Amino acid sequence: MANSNKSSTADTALLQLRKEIDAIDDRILDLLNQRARCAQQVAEIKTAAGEVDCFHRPEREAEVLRRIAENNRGPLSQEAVTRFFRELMSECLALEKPLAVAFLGPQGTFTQQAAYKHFGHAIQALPLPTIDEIFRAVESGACQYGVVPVENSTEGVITHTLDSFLRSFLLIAGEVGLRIHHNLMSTVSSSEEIREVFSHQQSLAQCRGWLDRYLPNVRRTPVSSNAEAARLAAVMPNTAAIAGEVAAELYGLTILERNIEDEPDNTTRFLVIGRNPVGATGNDKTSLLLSTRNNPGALYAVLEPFARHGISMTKIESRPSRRGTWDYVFFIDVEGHRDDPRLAEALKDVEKSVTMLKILGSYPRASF
Ligand SMILES: C=C(O[C@@H]1C=C(C(=O)O)C=C[C@H]1O)C(=O)O
Repeated sequence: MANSNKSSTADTALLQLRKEIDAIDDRILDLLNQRARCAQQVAEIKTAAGEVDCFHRPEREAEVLRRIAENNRGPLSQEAVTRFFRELMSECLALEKPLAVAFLGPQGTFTQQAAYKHFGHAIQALPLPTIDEIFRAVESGACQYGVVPVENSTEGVITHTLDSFLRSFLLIAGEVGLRIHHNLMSTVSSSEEIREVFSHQQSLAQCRGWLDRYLPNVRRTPVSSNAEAARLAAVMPNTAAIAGEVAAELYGLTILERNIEDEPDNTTRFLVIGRNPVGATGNDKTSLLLSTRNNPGALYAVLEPFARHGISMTKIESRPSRRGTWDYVFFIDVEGHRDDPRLAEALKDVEKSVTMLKILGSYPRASF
């Protein structure tokens, strides 16, 4: 008797809460559409001002996300509210025209995951087989943006991406950080049946320790992407792939072992490339490409102005120039926007001591 009383009280409370939730959902729905109508009006104003190619404003979106994170009182996490609002902006923008975003394909790659994380899911995501083709698709205007991997916390820079900036006029419009989990996947059910394992060279390297230990006699074959590895493992008997979870789903493979990456906080950074400069948000980064002659103290002369103007450097990479006339090229990331007075002053001084300075872009820092 007591029990049934208790359960009927719980039932009433549940019913009441569900009613409340329905009422809240109706209000949210109204507000979502109200917001979408505002965004449509913004697009009308932009069209009237002659902007037809791209309504997307990375600096404005970063500001929206930052404001939301600042105002969030929980219990939802910052990451959760950021995800909601990212998707909301993505859908609002797509009402006009979905953004065309090229990524390193095929379907199921981490780069695709990074593209969705940055732009939301209401985009037209175009898989392309090489980094060069992504640059070309954005340069030609076939896509508004491209997403390419640039560095991994375990394995270092993806040199091909950096080298592409040497010859391209494209600008960096954003960055995305993604925690990378690798999984061993196959059509076979036991790892003893595996004779060969496919993956992108970077991923094989990121799982080297695990492979040495658990699959020491299995041949490792590098292929063009993790998704390609999954595709091959699905059709070739007694093989496996190392790839992300999405690839296993896409190609119908069974995950035999999860999280086999050697470094527990294995992260990859991706760059968003576009044709237009991005305005300042107050929390930006600037990427530079410069070359110096091979003189003693040449690099010191480059870096000194940053120190003098109090600019923090977050990365420096040197690469062969491939152009003969320059001995070295450096890829440097600093904090701040090129329009921030302090950074602008520092860049003016840097320019005096280099043989070439190209600002690859100022863009909002990745939020999560
Ligand atoms: C609405 C605008 O256009 C786009 C949509 C945004 C949004 O939904 O909040 C933000 C920036 C732009 O990408 C705008 O410029 O404010």
